[in-house]
This record gives sequence, structure tokens and C-alpha cells, in this order.
Amino acid sequence: MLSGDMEKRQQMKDDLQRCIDAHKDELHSLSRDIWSNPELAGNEKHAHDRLVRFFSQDQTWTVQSHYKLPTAFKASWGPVSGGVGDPVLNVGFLCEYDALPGIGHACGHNLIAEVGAAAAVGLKAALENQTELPVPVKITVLGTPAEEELGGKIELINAGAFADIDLVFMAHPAQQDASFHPCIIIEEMLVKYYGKASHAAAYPWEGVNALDAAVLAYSNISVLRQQLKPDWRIHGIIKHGGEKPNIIPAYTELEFYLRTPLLKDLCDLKAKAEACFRAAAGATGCQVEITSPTPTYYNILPNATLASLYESNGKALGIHFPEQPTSFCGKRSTDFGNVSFIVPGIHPFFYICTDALNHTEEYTEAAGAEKAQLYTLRTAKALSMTAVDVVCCPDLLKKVRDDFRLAKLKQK
Ligand SMILES: NCCC[C@H](NC(=O)CCN)C(=O)O
Repeated sequence: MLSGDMEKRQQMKDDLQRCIDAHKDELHSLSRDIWSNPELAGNEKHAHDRLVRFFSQDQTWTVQSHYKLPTAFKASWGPVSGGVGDPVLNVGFLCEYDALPGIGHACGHNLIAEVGAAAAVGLKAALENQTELPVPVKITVLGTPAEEELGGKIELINAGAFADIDLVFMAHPAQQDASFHPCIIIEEMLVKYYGKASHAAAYPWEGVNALDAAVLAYSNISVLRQQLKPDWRIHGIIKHGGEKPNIIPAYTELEFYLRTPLLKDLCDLKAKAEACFRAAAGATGCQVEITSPTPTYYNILPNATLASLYESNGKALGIHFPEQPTSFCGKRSTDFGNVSFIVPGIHPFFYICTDALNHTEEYTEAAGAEKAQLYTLRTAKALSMTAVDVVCCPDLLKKVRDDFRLAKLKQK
């Protein structure tokens, strides 16, 4: 027999599930439209407009397009319950929608957008008729572009977009369901070599070969890798290697990603990498310019209370959470990590009915397939149900906030 409070929460969870199911075709159309029109980081114009239209069709949402960033948006609803002047609990849901170059939505960000929209619409349905919540509740949906490049969430943090948000939820497609999986710190290094052109056959001795520097740099990093800790990563490309075989390259450009679990390790890895890049310049007589053009993505802070609630709600919906997620490793990164340092939240991973790996063409196909929908909507329901638990139970909200404070202390 459920207690009165539990009975009310269950009724709210039933309401949100019915609402999400009632909107399933519209939600699928939303993510399919985004999937069919892949746009790169910072250029998600169609996705932005489509999501703004999705929320604007319901006049009870207050929608701000081009919110602080050209392709970010904000949709707000509420507050409900409580009296004028009462502190408001602002629950945030994040939508990502940037694709990858050449392979479209190979990370399923179209489904991230669908999960965020569905969970927000579901929570609204659960709250609409509530007049006696512990605190007034507001819902904020943030369209957070450019996760794969630029770090849209970090720009939004710096612009104050998260200042009044108390909880934050999103979920990411993967190969299995996991309420938490470690995502690590990442920093990009852009390396430019400047040499001197000359005819590569007639007067090669007159040239200073920037491609030699690039090749040496790549090789230096490749041998450095043997001496790195097993959970560190460094990987890169030669973005520009020259114009023609008979012109000794005067300019080359390389892009590298450096990843470590902890910030102090990142400093160590950056120093080792920089030594590799400068050695290549010295060996060839080139000048070198080393920059970090995008902000550092932080690791995701865990929140045990939110993760446990998510698992409990997910299991009630039939989600299987493997003891140890095996088929995908944690060596990936996300700008949600930076959000997790300023707002308590969760970023679960969810199965979409494929064993394909992210950032592959097979995953792109899976992210646009009908069979991903059941798992996508189920994830949205679990997120929304978790939000219901927290907004209805001040003790849980306190535990969430305690977890957040403890996790941040452990980072020091
Ligand atoms: N330049 C940042 C790359 C982030 C990228 N993130 C992911 O793959 C996670 C989901 N999109 C990464 O390479 O880890």
C-alpha cells in the first residue's frame, strides 16, 4: 500500500508517461527531422528552429530563440504551486543537436534533443495540476549546441544561462544503459609549423620543410604514448600537410586532443606534448605556434542520489542496467562535465537497439531508426520520473545537493 505521498508521486509519474506516449509521433518527427538535416557545431540553424517551433506551439511555454548563442534556445514553464516570492526549484533539461562532419548524427544527438524535449513535456504534464508541492517548480529547457566542438554548454555557463537552474538532466545514446559512466577531461591543442617554400626537386636545400616538422611531431607523440598512464589519451590529425609535392610546405597544421581523468594530470600531459611539438620545430628549423583554441571540458561529477533514483525509475520501466557497462569505455568527454561542476545533475547513457559504436556510420543509421524510439522515450520517462521524485521530496533534494557538494570537494 503506497503512502499518500508515494501515491501522489506515482500518479504524477503515470501522468508523465501518458503524456510522453501521447506525443510519441511528434517527438519522433522532431528527432527524425534533426537527424535528416545534420548540421555541424555552431551551425545548427534548422535544429534550433525546429526545437523552438516544437515548444512554441504550446503557448504555455515561454520560448527564447537564439538564447545567448546563435543556435541556443531556452524554453521555460512555470512556476507552479507555492506563493508569490517563495523560492522556486528550477529543473533543467538539456538538448544537444550537433552532428559530426561527414557522418551526420553518428553520436545520436538528435535523440538527445528528443529525450530533453520529451522529459520536459512529461514533467510539465505531471506538475500541471499540482497545487501543493513542497516548493514552487519551474521547468527550463536549454538548447545547448556545439558539444562536439566549441563547447556550447561552457559558453552558456559563462553567459549565465545556468545561474538560476537547480537541477539538470540529459541523456546520451550509447551501447548500453548506465546511470553514470565516467567521462574524462579533454583539451584541444592546435599546432602550426612555419617553414620556407622552395622547389622540392630543383633547390630542396633552400627550403625549410613544415611537413617534416608535422611528421616528426606526430611520430614524437606516437612514441610518447608508450610512457603515458593507461587512462590518459592523446590523439590527433595533420589538418594541413602542404599544397603540392614539388613545393616544400611552408605551413602545416595539426590538431590534437589530450585527455586525462584529473586536471593535474592534464597539465603533465600538456607539457609532454608541447615538448614533442617544439622538438619537431627544432629538428627542422621551423617556427611553431601552439594554442588551445577551445575551452577545457571537465569530467562529469557523479551524483549517487540522482543516479540511484534514475535506476529505480528506469528498472520500473524495464531498463536493464548492467553491473559493469562493458561494451563502451569511459574514455570520452562532454561539456556536460563543466555543467556538473556548477549544477547537480545526471547524464545517463542509453541503449538505442544497436551494438554499433558511436562516431560510426552504423550508429548514424541506428540514431535515425524507428527501433531507437522505444528506448529513447523510455529514457525520457525515467529522467522525468526522477525529477518528480526530487521535486516532491525535500529530503531527496537535500541528498542530491549533499552529493554535489561532496563530489566537488573530492575533486580538490
Ligand atoms: N572537442 C570535444 C570532443 C567531445 C567528444 N564528445 C563525445 O564524443 C561524447 C558525445 N558526443 C569526444 O571526443 O569525447
